[in-house]
Amino acid sequence: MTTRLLKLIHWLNRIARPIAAVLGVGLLILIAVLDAVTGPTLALSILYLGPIALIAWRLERNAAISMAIFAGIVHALLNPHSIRSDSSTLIAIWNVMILCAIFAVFAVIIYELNRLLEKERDLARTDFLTGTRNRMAFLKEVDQEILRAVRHGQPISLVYVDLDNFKAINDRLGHREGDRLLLAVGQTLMQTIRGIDTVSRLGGDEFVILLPNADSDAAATVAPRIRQALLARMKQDLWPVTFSIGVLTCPIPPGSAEQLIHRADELMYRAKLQGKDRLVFSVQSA
Ligand SMILES: Nc1nc2c(ncn2[C@@H]2O[C@H](COP(=O)(O)OP(=O)(O)OP(=O)(O)O)[C@@H](O)[C@H]2O)c(=O)[nH]1
Repeated sequence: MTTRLLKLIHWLNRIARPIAAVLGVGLLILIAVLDAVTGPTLALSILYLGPIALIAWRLERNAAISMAIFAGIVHALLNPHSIRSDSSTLIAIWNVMILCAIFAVFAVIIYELNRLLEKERDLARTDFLTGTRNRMAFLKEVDQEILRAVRHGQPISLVYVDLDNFKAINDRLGHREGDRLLLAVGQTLMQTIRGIDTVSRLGGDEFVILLPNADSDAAATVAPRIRQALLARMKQDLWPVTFSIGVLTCPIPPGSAEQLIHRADELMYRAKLQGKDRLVFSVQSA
């Protein structure tokens, strides 16, 4: 049961919003036709919850409420016996409003439930200190990006950033200041990259940036820009920290995220050995 529910949620999350809207309206029309054909003999009001839930899951709150009200009115019009009051039109209107309100509350509950789950998913993907992707989520994304790059014959670049002499900040200014510095690095990286790039703190003072569809020329433009932005941010707070950066470009990506990261890590290490505070580039095929 739980697996089926998870599969349904997974499917719902994957369908595009316009398709969800068309599916929702189409389903509502289908149910309305069924409702009209069966007449008062068969109670079908519960079926209307399907399209309402679909719209509430994938679209905005207002669209969900509108859909709920629309479904309530359609159901009431097709089943006048269920709302008509011989004594007063006002009571009939009240009955329709109650049905619409029940549908609308259901829509809002489904909408909020999805938002809550989305927040939980985001938290599970995020590094608690810097707001960048955590290691697990990053590995998963890189694996997917590798598959995509191989399928489309596109290059992939990875920038591996390690802070120089960060330990001294912790030792001299305290762990809290060290945390503040790491947060500043994460935020600077996120502000510097393109929308399709991904930043992650792999752990400690090590960050990586995935540059999808970036060849060596693109990497040679982006990586120095990243370094300059980081150095400028350090200068702002007078933090005596520099950056050793490995920049790997793979015209044909290796088989896994771990391999890609390991190679970029080696380049970063080379930058450390060469005296820190520098970029080391390499182009490698799978
Ligand atoms: N404030 C803070 N410090 C951390 C965190 N995670 C790891 N560290 C510290 O980061 C430091 C990383 O150690 P090193 O890689 O030797 O630091 P480094 O001084 O930059 O050394 P080089 O890379 O050789 O320049 C250690 O002192 C860790 O305690 C964290 O979340 N917050």
